[in-house]
Amino acid sequence: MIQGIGASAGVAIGKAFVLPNWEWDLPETGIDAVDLANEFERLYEGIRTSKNEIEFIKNEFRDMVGEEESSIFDAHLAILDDPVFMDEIQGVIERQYKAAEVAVKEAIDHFVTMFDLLDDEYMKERAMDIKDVGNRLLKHLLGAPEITLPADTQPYILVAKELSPSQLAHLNPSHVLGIVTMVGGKTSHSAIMARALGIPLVAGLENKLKDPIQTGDLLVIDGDTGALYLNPDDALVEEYVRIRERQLAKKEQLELLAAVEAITKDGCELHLAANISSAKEVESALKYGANGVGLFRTEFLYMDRSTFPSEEEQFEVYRQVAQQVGELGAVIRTLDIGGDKQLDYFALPDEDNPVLGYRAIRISLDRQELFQTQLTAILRASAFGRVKIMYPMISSVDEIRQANEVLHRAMADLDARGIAYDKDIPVGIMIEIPAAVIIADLLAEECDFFSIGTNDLVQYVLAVDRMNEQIAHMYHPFHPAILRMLRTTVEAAHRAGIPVSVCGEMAGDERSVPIWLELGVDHLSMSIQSLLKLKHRILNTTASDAKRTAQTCYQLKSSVEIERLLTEFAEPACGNNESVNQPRGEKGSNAS
Ligand SMILES: C=C(OP(=O)(O)O)C(=O)O
Repeated sequence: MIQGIGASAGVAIGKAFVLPNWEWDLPETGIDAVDLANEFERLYEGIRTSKNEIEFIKNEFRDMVGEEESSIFDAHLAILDDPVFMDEIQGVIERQYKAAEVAVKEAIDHFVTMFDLLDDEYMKERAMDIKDVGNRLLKHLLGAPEITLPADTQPYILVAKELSPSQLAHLNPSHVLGIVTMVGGKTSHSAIMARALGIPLVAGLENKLKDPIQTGDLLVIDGDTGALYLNPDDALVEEYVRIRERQLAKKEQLELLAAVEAITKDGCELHLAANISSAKEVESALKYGANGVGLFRTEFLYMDRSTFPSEEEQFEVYRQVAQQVGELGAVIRTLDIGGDKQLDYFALPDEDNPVLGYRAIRISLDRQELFQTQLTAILRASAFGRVKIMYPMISSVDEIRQANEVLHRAMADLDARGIAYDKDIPVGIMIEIPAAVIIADLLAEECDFFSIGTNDLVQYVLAVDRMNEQIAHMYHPFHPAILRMLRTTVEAAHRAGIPVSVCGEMAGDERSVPIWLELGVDHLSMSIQSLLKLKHRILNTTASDAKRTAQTCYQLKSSVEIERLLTEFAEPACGNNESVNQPRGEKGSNAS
């Protein structure tokens, strides 16, 4: 057994197909000063072609796994626009009279070496992105063919030194049983993509193999534990066949839970909804048993294009969502750009602190014509299914009032045009800024519901940038301050008689279930992948025990202690008689 890093769960058993490394024959001769313009033109043409290709791959991948995972390719497009990367390439051409492909290769090597030297996993992974984009550019400059994967052979386990997101996007999941890479870890873009595709991945095997894996070798890999077996004996293969069968059976049983309500052993129900970023995702959300859409992140509608979407374009998308969810309902959040979400065509200012800057509702209230267009489109969709409007990043009562003024203008406009909409459309707000928690009682009087955005709330309460890997260990959803903020918000909402949901990552974390039960939150909205696992956890939980555990958490002083207690509660060490297939609480039952 060779121990690697389990980067995407599941067992795979099959023959290896070893992917050759990207190797380039670079021109050895330099260029003349007179060729400079030509060399730059070749470089720019290569960049244009590479960008088109990345856009194409991104769209294909988005259709396969959804909007969020495909945004990995935005990072690739950004590299081709990065002035530092481009200056490095242009500098080598201009000052050293080297051919464009040589300059690109030197720039790749320069940045990859620089990032690799940093003792930082995150930067090493970003080096992989630079290599991926750089190799694509090189391929176009050299007119080299793409390294392709066998499509017509038996399914195989793909083995590569490293696998770029572009290569992964081209994989046919029905041909690839699993993936083994020598470098990389859990946080690489390739690992994120493998998880989205449901392909087991063991990474980080460099220097651990005595002999390199050859095409045709028999492999067993375990993406949960990171184990790899090279040409194992029959007994081990049989054992892993059984493990794989058990995993598949568990997955199938989990899928049966789609039609079951999320009710604890002692009859407490939690309503689970889905977070989506495109209309296409509604189908799988409903397939996995979501009680509607608890958060539609509309910003993705504004990305991948060169102008703002028109009222008609937006209406078409919101209408599709509304019609599909019907009475289950969809919460449509108005535009939440800025911070880590940028629009190329909307020149957002360079800011010292973008996450504290011009973003979300602040932009909407500044650019009211854009905001009114979006609200009009959402209102029109409300005639086709139960729709709610949600404003992001609210920090004051005035912001709600100003946003509602724009909403009323949109309503008046629709009245004048004789277009139908839900005149009692519920209007809620995200609670994600500490000030909003502190004045939750005042805000609750101004709106119809709260949704707690724990991703941003944790960032703002703890002053820990949620995108910064270097301080990721400080990003603690189970910090006592967060638990207190959650309680303040839920109590304020309930005192005012309005429902409260949670829609950040924390909602779908199995360890949080005791907290939600104890606080009595009304809805949880989460990524589609989390729905069934969370439901399984709820079905196997006794609410009275969970509530006692949560109360103990509220007595503890340290995030580590709280997290440990919640983890122990979610994963009892032994003697657990959890069953996957719970017949209780079928939809339509009266359990409460
Ligand atoms: C759901 C949230 O919003 P975002 O889209 O910023 O993750 C959140 O902040 O928890």
